[in-house]
Amino acid sequence: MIKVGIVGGTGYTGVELLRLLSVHPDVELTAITSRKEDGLPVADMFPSLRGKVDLAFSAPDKVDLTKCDVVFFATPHGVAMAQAPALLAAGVKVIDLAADFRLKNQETFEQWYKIPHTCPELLEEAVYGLPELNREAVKNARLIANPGCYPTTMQLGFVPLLKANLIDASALIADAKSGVSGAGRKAEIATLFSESSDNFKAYGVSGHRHTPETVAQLQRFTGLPVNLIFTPHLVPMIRGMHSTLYARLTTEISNEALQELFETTYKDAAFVDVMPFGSHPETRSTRGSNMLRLALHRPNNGNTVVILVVQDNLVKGASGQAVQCMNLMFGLEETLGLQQVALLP
Ligand SMILES: NC(=O)C1=CN([C@@H]2O[C@H](COP(=O)(O)OP(=O)(O)OC[C@H]3O[C@@H](n4cnc5c(N)ncnc54)[C@H](OP(=O)(O)O)[C@@H]3O)[C@@H](O)[C@H]2O)C=CC1
Ligand SMILES: CC(=O)N[C@@H](CCC(=O)OP(=O)(O)O)C(=O)O
Repeated sequence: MIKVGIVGGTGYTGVELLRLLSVHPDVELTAITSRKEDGLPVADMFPSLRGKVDLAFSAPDKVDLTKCDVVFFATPHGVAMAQAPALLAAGVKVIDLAADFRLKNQETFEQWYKIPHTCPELLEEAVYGLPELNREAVKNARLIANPGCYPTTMQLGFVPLLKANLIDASALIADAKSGVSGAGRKAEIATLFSESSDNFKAYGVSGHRHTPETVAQLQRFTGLPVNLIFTPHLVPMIRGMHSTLYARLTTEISNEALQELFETTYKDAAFVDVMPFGSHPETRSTRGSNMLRLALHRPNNGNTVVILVVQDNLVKGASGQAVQCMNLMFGLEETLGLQQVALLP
């Protein structure tokens, strides 16, 4: 059994990790931290976990995480970097759901996250946890930088076209929408029911931290100089993400060949569903599951390809992806504990 610790068990990605890991056949939950809920049985806070999780939350300073085989950080940016060096030195693998290790360039990190990086020496070693594009590196990793939710949709949508040199890498556009759980459980006025329900708005249009993350990774995965316009929106639903990606074709190619490119790229990817050409994937077809679904369109048979991508921001966009990485890091079947079918209606 893999001994698992979770730092930040009371948040949205924390409880999603608990939902997935509490029924994972090869996992033993050994420590779940909360600064505020020290001593409270986890199932008292989350009755959905009654009978599944017997542990109580522990204050972070009361648990010895070095006894774990792997520790997930479901915490705000800056928390994992303070503890990762000691855990790695003790032989514990680390999976950070925040952005501490996503950007290789320390300056870029500090510019976007407005905090100093306290262990830049680990940035090069950290492996970007997007298995579909980085599987071998994930298998051998000690330290995983789990991708942001929007960047997962953008990379899985754009990479096949970029790698095949079919599109103008300097003119990528992503128009993306997230459910409010993407902002986390911490109280924020924008995510209150009375502020976010029956409302729809863009945010971060002049610059969002997922742009540098996505651009850097697209460049790493394809070797091309990439330019991206990314506009996130907040939609009044709890879970779910819908990204509409636009790319300009630079080569003549049939719709059939485009479809085949995506089907071939993802033929071994259990969690990427390439839907029939011209489909309209819905966020609810991924709710609660680790599936990401995408579909290609070619409006007016012109030279713009539109890629529609949907996922559950808390599963493939965060905790499911993290468990997928854990499975690979421990030599398990990649899909273990992640076979949930989306919840409909
Ligand atoms: N929500 C989403 O869809 C996604 C989130 N992420 C990233 O995952 C991380 C967690 O997000 P999310 O679960 O939404 O956030 P939440 O705000 O819902 O939860 C944050 C958790 O971290 C704990 N925490 C806060 N500060 C500290 C600290 N200084 N030391 C230890 N624990 C702390 C909190 O618990 P307590 O206060 O009880 O200690 C809480 O359990 C973030 O970095 C986020 O950016 C990534 C992809 C998608
Ligand atoms: C709706 C909403 O607010 N979403 C978050 C993104 C969540 C995520 O993936 O963020 P991290 O990079 O922080 O891990 C945002 O735009 O800041």
